[in-house]
Amino acid sequence: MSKHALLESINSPAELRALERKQLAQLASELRDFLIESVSQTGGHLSSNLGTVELTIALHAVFDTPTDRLVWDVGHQCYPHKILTGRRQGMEKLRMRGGIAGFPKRCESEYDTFGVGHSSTSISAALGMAHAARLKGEARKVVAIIGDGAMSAGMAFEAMNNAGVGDADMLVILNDNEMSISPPVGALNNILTRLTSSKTYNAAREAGRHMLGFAPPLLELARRAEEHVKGMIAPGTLFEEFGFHYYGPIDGHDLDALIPTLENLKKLKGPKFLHVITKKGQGYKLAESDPILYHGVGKFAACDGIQSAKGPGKLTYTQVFGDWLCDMAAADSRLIGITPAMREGSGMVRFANEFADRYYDVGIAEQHAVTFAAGMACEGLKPVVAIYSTFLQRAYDQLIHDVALQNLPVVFAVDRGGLVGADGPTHHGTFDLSFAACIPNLVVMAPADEAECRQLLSTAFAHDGPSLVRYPRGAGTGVVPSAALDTLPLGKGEIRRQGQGVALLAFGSLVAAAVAAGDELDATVANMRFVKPLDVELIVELAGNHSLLVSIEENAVIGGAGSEIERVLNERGLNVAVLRLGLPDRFVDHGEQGQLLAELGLDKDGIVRSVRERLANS
Ligand SMILES: Cc1ncc(C[n+]2csc(CCOP(=O)(O)OP(=O)(O)O)c2C)c(N)n1
Ligand SMILES: CC(=O)[C@@H](O)[C@H](O)COP(=O)(O)O
Ligand SMILES: [Mg+2]
Repeated sequence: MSKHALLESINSPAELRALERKQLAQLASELRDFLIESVSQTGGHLSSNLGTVELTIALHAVFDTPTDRLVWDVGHQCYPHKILTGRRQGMEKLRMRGGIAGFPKRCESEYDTFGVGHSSTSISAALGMAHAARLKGEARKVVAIIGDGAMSAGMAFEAMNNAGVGDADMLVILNDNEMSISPPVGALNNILTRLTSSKTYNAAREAGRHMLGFAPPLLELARRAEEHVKGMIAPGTLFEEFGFHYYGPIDGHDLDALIPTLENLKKLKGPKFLHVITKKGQGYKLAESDPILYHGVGKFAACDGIQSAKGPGKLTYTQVFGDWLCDMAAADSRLIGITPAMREGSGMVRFANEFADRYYDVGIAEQHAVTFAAGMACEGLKPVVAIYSTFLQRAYDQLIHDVALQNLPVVFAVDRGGLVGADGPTHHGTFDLSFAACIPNLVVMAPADEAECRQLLSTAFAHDGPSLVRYPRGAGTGVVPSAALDTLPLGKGEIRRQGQGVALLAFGSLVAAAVAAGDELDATVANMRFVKPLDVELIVELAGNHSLLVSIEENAVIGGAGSEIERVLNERGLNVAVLRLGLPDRFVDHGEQGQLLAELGLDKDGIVRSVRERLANS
């Protein structure tokens, strides 16, 4: 008999709700075991999912999903939810091309009520659903499940501020595991720690254990749970001040606490807030002891855990940035390093250790990170904001209004530029060249390889105004950067290959593919380096001695670098044929980076094919 026999009998929450209560502990055990096994084979997010096993079972046991709505925040912790809602088999192709997504996705399942991936949206979306139900006269419950990290973002407070004054019937569950990806930061964390370590919680845990020592009839249990919960109200909590009825904290791994509590809260009207305490990595010792390492994992052997890479592989762009940041900080005491809760992902662990007094993790607060940097720049410091392209979208007005408009010397080290792969459309950095190129004063750079990445970061740091360097997830060509902090001339590209007839004008991560295509086409290849200011002199020169210019960028074609090339040619009345290659006007699904680029014709063969088709049709 399969070791997951009970789990394998559950293909919908209705089937879960048909189980006897005493079977749910077994279900949790099998689900956790299956999770570890499955994610170790596919990679993905692990420690946060291990923390939501019991919570997810309790939610689907108590609420009539999908009629009642569950809105997950970030959604990286939704694998138990996906497994219990008919996608257990789908987990073998998790985040792979054609497989299920790593985050809730409306088109994937009726149980995925809201598409997420960027944090702190769940309370807003759930509030919208709650008001919609009220306005439409539909009797449904709406629950937002948000982590303590995600709770630190301003959008969560915007939503609470709005929810707290209305009579919307919604439940916010704070999944507090005292972790973001890194250890949590900020005053909210201190508030939560006080709530968690208060006598209230510890007494409740004791009472909970005592109360449930025997198994009284369910109704008695529910009554006592209500008393139990009510007795735990910690008056004056932050959430009460926002107009929510605060309950908890309760043990988020104890089904005998979760289920009666949720049953009771389900009956109460208005905005409610339940604080549950979970452990990130729960039930897998390796993840419990290192929830950061097991936050996002590649494939690994579950019995041995993640093994450190053997020998030095190619440097990733992230590592190039991290090394440059430390070297530049050593050379210039004005440098400040700022991250919105992505210390590990942005390569800042070493900087945080070696330059602790100049390192700021501001929490999941991209808007604040940018304007915080602007304030520092006003005072003569040189802040470097390390931020994923996709998360910079969250701070677009701050980039324009607080930094560029005032022409402040802030460096944006924009990682994950272009297609990121498994995380898919919520995380692809496909718009930054478009949304940055139109901003006055902002210098926009895209290095061709790791060595140039270091040089352009130094160029950005030396620039007396706002600048942005965007580079892709993962490793590049393997070129080893020098140890120098030399810069490159602003707005100057270079010819990488001299050919004839066709000129390929490539930006950043696609220069290597362009050179390979140029070899096959005998085309000229330019590494443009700067999207703004463009190397106009080079463009005019190439237009003068080639019949076709081809722009190539791992960015949306609309409004991208290619559009800028066409604008420059048009303004000068240069009528040379232009072909623009880049990402299409649609969201690109998840899959392996190289596979996606090939499908989109942005690898060597795709570029050759597009050029030949254009020449054949001209
Ligand atoms: C706007 C935004 N910024 C950053 C991230 C990256 N990110 C993903 S999960 C995470 C930490 C979330 O912490 P928490 O909400 O406590 O969830 P946990 O991982 O602890 O379950 C961060 C910073 C994101 N998804 N969205
Ligand atoms: C869920 C989330 O937003 C992060 O964990 C993100 O998946 C990290 O991406 P990288 O793996 O590219 O660092
Ligand atoms: Mg957390």
